[in-house]
Amino acid sequence: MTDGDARLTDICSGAAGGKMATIAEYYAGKNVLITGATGFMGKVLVEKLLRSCPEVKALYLLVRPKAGQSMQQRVSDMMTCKLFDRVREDNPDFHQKIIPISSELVQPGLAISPEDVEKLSGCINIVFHCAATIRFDEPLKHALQLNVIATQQLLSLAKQMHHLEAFIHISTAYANCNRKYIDEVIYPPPVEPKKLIDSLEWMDDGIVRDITPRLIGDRPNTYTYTKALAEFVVQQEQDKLNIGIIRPSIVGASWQEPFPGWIDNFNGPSGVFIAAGKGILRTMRANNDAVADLIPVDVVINLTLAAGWYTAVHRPKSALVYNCTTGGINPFHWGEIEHHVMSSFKRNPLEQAFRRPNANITSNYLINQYWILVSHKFPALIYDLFLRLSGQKPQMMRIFNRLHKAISLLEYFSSQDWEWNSENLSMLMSQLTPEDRKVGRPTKHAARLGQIFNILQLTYEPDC
Ligand SMILES: CCCCCCCCCCCCCCCCCCCC(=O)SCCNC(=O)CCNC(=O)[C@H](O)C(C)(C)COP(=O)(O)OP(=O)(O)OC[C@H]1O[C@@H](n2cnc3c(N)ncnc32)[C@H](O)[C@@H]1OP(=O)(O)O
Ligand SMILES: NC(=O)C1=CN([C@@H]2O[C@H](COP(=O)(O)OP(=O)(O)OC[C@H]3O[C@@H](n4cnc5c(N)ncnc54)[C@H](OP(=O)(O)O)[C@@H]3O)[C@@H](O)[C@H]2O)C=CC1
Repeated sequence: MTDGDARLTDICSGAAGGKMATIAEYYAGKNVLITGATGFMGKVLVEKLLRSCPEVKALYLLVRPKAGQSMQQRVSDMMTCKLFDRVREDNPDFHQKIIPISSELVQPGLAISPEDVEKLSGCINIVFHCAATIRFDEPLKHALQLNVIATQQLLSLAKQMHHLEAFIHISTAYANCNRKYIDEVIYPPPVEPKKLIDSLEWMDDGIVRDITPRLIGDRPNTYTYTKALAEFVVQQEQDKLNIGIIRPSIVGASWQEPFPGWIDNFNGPSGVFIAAGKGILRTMRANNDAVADLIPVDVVINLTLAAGWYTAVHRPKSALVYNCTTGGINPFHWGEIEHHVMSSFKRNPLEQAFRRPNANITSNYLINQYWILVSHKFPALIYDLFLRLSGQKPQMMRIFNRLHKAISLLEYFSSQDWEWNSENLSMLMSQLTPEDRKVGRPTKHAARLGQIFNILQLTYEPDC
C-alpha cells in the first residue's frame, strides 16, 4: 500500500483506532441510498463502501432497466466485474447487501413504486446522489429533467425519510466555470430553476434548441448550466436536511483503490490520451501552462464518504460545499501532461496503432487548424482512398469527424484555468488523525506518476 491509499482506507477499516475508526463505525449498521450506482463514480462508491465499511447494513441502488436488461440483471452483471474482485474475495456473499430499487429518474416520482417509497422512507440513513447526464451535447430539456428536476424529486423523497442523517449531492467543480475564482459557496443561479422548468415545459424541442445558447450564456454547455441549477435546488433544502455538496474536477481512472487504473469510460482526457496513443490525434487546442485539474476516482470517492460521515455527525448549519480539486495543492499543467503522455506512449506503444504517436498541443487557433488539415484530414483522405481502392468501406474520415466533435467540446476546459478554494476540503482533512494526514496527501511525484502510469495500465471495463 502506498502513502495515499493509507488515508481513508485506514479510517474506514478502523486500523488506526480512536478518531480514525469513526468513518467505518459511522457507516456500520446504516442503510445507504445511491443514485447513479451503475455509473463510473457510483460503482466505485458501492465497491468502496462494501470493502472498507463491511458493517454497512445495506445499499439501496436506484437503477433503471436498460438495453433489454432488467435492473436486477444489470446489478448482478455489475457485481461480477473486476472492480469487485477484492470485495468478492473478502465476502463472497456481499451481493446480499445490495438491494436494487427500480427507478427511472426522469419520470414523475422517480417511477419508484409506493411500496418502495414506504420502504426507503422507513430505513434510509444516508443518500448519495451521483446520477446525472454528463454529456456536453445533451439537449437542455433532458439535462434539466435529469440534473435538476430529478434532484428536486429526490430531495422530496429524502424529506420523507424518517431516519435520514445526510444527503450528499455530487456536483462538479465546473458548475461555475463562468467564474475564474470559485469559492466553496453556492452562487446565485443563472435563472430561477422553477421559472425555467415552467417555461420549457410548453416549448417544443426545436424552440428550446434555438434559445439554448442564450440561456446558458457564458457557460460552455447544458451540463455545467444544469449542474449549477441543481446546486441551487439542493441548497434550498438546507434548513430541512443535512447537506453536503461534492464538486470534483476532472475525474480519471483510479489511482490506488481497489487497484490502479480502473475506468469504465473514455470521457474527457482519457479519450484524448488513447486517441493520441493510437496515433489518431495529432493536434489539439490546449494551453501548456494552464492547470490540468485531474483527480483520480478513488480519491473523490474517499472524500465523498468522509463528507457523508462529517455531514451526519457534525450536522453543519448550512450545506457545506467541498471543491474536490488538485490544482491548488498539487498543480499539474497540460503541457507537462502532453510531455509525459507522449513519452510514455513512445516507450510503450499501444497495439494496433493507426500510426506512430506524435501529438502536440497548441493554444493558437490557426496553428491548430493547419495541423488538423495536414495531420488529420489529409492522411484520413488518403487512407480512405486506399480502403476504397481495395474494396473496403472508408472509415477514417468518419472517425476523425467524431474525434473533432468530441475535442471541440473539451477545448474550453483545456484552454484556460481556474482557481478553486478548497478550505472545506482542508477542514475535512483536519478531522482526520495527524498520522493519516501526514501520509495521506499524495506527494507531487506520486500523484503525477500515478496519472501517467494509469494511462498505460488501464483496466477498461466498459460494460461492467
Ligand atoms: C495531445 C496529447 C496530450 C493531450 C494533452 C491535453 C489533453 C487535453 C484534454 C482536455 C480534456 C478536458 C476535459 C475537461 C472536462 C471537464 C468537464 C468537467 C468534468 C465533469 O464535471 S463531468 C464529466 C465530463 N463529461 C464528459 O467528459 C463527457 C464528454 N463527452 C460527451 O459529451 C460525448 O461523449 C461526446 C464528446 C459529445 C461524443 O458524443 P457521441 O458522438 O454521441 O459519442 P459517444 O459519447 O457515444 O462516444 C463515441 C465514441 O467516442 C469516444 N469518446 C468519448 N469521449 C471522448 C473523448 N473525450 N475523446 C476521444 N474519444 C471520446 C467514446 O468512447 C466512443 O467510442 P466508441 O469506440 O465506444 O464508439
Ligand atoms: N466523470 C467526471 O469526470 C465527473 C463527474 N461528476 C459528477 O459525478 C456524478 C457521476 O458521474 P459519472 O459517474 O462520471 O457519470 P456516468 O455517466 O458514468 O453515470 C451516470 C449515472 O446516472 C444514471 N442515470 C442517468 N440517467 C438516469 C435515469 N434517467 N434514471 C436513472 N438513472 C440514470 C446512469 O444510469 P444508467 O447506467 O442506467 O445509464 C449512471 O448510473 C455526476 O453527478 C457528475 O456530474 C463531477 C465531476 C467530474
